[in-house]
Amino acid sequence: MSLYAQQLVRYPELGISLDFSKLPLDDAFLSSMQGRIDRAFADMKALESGAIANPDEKRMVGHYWLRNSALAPTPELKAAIDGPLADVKAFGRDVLDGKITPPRAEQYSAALVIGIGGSALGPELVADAIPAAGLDMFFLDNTDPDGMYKVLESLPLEETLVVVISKSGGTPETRNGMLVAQDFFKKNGVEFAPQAVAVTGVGSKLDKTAEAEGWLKRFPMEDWVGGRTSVMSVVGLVPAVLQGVDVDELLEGARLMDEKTRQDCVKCNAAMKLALAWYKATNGKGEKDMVVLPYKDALVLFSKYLQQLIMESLGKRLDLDGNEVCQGISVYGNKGSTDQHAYVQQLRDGVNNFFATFIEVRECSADAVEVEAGATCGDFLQGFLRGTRQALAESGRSSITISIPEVNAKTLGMLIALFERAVSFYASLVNINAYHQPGVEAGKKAAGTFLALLGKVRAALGSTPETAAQVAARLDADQEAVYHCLVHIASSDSSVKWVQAACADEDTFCKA
Ligand SMILES: O=P(O)(O)OC[C@H]1O[C@](O)(CO)[C@@H](O)[C@@H]1O
Repeated sequence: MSLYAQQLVRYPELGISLDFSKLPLDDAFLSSMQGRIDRAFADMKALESGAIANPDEKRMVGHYWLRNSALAPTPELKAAIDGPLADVKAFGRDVLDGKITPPRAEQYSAALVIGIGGSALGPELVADAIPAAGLDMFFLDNTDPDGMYKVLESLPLEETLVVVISKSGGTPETRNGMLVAQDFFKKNGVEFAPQAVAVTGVGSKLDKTAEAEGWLKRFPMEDWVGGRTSVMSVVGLVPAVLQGVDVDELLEGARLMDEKTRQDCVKCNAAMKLALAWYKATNGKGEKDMVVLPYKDALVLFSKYLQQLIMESLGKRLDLDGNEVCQGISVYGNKGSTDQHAYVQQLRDGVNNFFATFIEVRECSADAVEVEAGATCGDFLQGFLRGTRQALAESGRSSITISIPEVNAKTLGMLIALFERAVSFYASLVNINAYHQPGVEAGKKAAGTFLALLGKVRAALGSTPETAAQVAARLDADQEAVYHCLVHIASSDSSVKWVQAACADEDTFCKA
């Protein structure tokens, strides 16, 4: 048997296959991993049965139930999936059919989604990957005011439904986006609340705001769904139905992949094999980066989506026994063959610190034009995929190739589920909690400290030119932090003067 055939996992009924021949998992390696594999299968069974799989936050991990609510461990949990799903679908239908209308226009034509991280990346991926005939989709996924106004100014405001998504309901970037959008609506004479929808945990700050202000609708989010695995919960489904995506297909794709990768047979379990390939490539310690190369424009956001799913899940300082392990796998990527003209040079010839994951989409539409005798654009795309993969292999670079027939809601559901389950398995293989994100809190806290200092520096700034050291001494604060506050204030307030000296320590700042 050829190495290709031997290292291929394929599910013909689903149309998906994974080729590990350029990162082969030989029997010796599989035997050496048997203990970890057994544990990973057992962990997954426990997780899907409702165990507290996120011990730090004492939470169940239920995203696999979202596409098959019969798996939910209690009738209450099942109802918490089926009820909102039916509600989301009815809401989407009513908006698209013009039964739910904006106060000052005949029908909604656009949706503005405000969220960040797991509360934006999934909806953005779906919006970009799946063409659909519903509302035009727009996103605010940051607290950059310039970015926000660029989007807000392009909206047909009276026909725009705003969907604010935050599991915690307290994420500052999302709150800021909401406040800026509210202000923009007001300044343009359009009422915000009747055109606004909240997707958030019950009783969160956002939930309370939406209730108090009488927003059009609130969808509850459950605490057993993590942000980065929430695309098949109300987080992803509300935007998707508004966009006109067939969410049943998305869920079905994921459900089918879950089913295939629930089997204990390693060689026929694509998600377990993917996790094992990550382990082999990175020595189980994240020693190599994962470069994601989808050869299809529609999947350009998939690398970004995987970056959060994988890095926020696997990037952990401690293992489950409390040992310092500093785990993770770095993920980056864009799309082929565009990357061929950007960083593939280094991949082929430079530092060998990565493994590639090619994603092939077999069907090629708009394929009619012969750009060269007997060859179409699609032939070229395939040629570049095969060529790059071969060239990398020849210089000792490993890769995995995942093939799907086309990009649609069902295959996207499959891909997402495949990687979600590989992340779950990999976390067990290396003994970490994939479902918390304690490291993100440190940056959030430090940002809060900086913002508090910024207020003090702003208030302390006088008309006499002072250096950062002088202001810091007056405030009993850190000089470098004060310097950055002063630069920020001077850069956004024309009445503050910043005189740059030869040495930054000697720069002065004052009110003009
Ligand atoms: O949905 P929320 O609570 O606004 O959180 C957004 C994102 O922020 C994080 O908590 C990290 O800061 C992600 O895990 C999450 O997807």
